[in-house]
Amino acid sequence: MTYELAREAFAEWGVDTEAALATLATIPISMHCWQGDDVRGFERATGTSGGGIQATGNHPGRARTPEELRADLDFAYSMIPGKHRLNLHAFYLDTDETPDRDEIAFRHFTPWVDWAREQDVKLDFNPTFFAHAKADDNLTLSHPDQGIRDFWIEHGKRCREIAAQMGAAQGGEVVNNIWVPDGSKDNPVDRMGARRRLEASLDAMLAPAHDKAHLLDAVECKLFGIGVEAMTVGSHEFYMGYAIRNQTALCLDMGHFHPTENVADKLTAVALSVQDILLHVSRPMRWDSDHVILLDDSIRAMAQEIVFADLLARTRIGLDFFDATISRTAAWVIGVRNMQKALLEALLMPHERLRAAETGLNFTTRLMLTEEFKSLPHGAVWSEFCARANRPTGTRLIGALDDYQRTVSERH
Ligand SMILES: C[C@H](O)[C@H](O)[C@@H](O)C(=O)CO
Ligand SMILES: [Mn+2]
Repeated sequence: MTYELAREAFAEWGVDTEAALATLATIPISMHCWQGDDVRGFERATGTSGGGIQATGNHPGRARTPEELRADLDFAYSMIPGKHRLNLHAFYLDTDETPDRDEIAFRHFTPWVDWAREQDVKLDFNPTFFAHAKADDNLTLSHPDQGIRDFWIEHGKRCREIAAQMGAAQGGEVVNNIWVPDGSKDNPVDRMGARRRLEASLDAMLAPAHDKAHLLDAVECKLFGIGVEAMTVGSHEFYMGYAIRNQTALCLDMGHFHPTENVADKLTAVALSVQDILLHVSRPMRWDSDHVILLDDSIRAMAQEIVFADLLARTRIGLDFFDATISRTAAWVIGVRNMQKALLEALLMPHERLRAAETGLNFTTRLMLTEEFKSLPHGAVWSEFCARANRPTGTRLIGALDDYQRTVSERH
């Protein structure tokens, strides 16, 4: 179907496709660097990610250097309509120096800052509290050893400085997301002690003031990870309270809850108490498996909540998945485009009509509307969005993804 016919089909329901396209063009997605190299980073250390997170698979083409990762990112962005962000982890530093985590500084990231400026991509940042000898106990900021806690507090402080400087360099906010793997494999007897230590370490880390226009701190909870099945110190309740008490952003990772929980439902519930929300959009298949996100009901529900609750300005949308069994560049492209498609579908819904049906307790109409809308030609509107941004769809997209994968598949 052509865009013109689609536009008319939506207009019959009072939906303005041009307004939806204009809004979609303003929504940046923060694409996570760690999909490109299976969460290994560039510290020249051997070993895997640790902290209970693990990419599985051995598809050819993993980026081995910052240059390769940037080339892969350039390609991925060239397949995605709109202007987006890059979510960079601290252990992706790009330098000839070999600083430890408590020694990193802005200068170790200048190639990324320069690249971001050239590509007109905005950066977000994350301290890396895993894949390090001082995290081998699966304890960092809550470690009983004060020396280890101090090491990680210093890492966190330095990351906040780096993020704030990135924000100043790019003339806007950088989200600095704090996730620590801390937890216990078997039932602990002193949960309170661990949580008090985590709180005190976070307080110390977050004490230095930075310009809010350049730095937004976020905290990310988790239910469990491999190796910390009995307790995660930074649970949802812990960080929900922490974010409210300290006015940080709260990160909701869709893989970090009980598998049957509806993470989209949490958005409005937490939005009453926290100002800023960060999403890690992910696909947990039975557990926090971080599969590439599909255009499925969970992603649609999330997009719908953001749009219907008018939370676009307060919600930063980041992605968090890593699949090493498929083309890593294709994984990015598929994931970001699926998030955009879900947002577009939400923007193309007849909001007022649906709200009126609900407020009038007319649940039959509400159900009729949501189900009829599934048959409207969203695909034609999406294709128009891609065409206006000079981005391919369908077989042209698949051809481009395959061609690029062929160019990187010789990497070992
Ligand atoms: C690499 C990320 O920081 C990590 O995936 C974190 O966000 C997470 O979700 C851990 O399970
Ligand atoms: Mn996450």
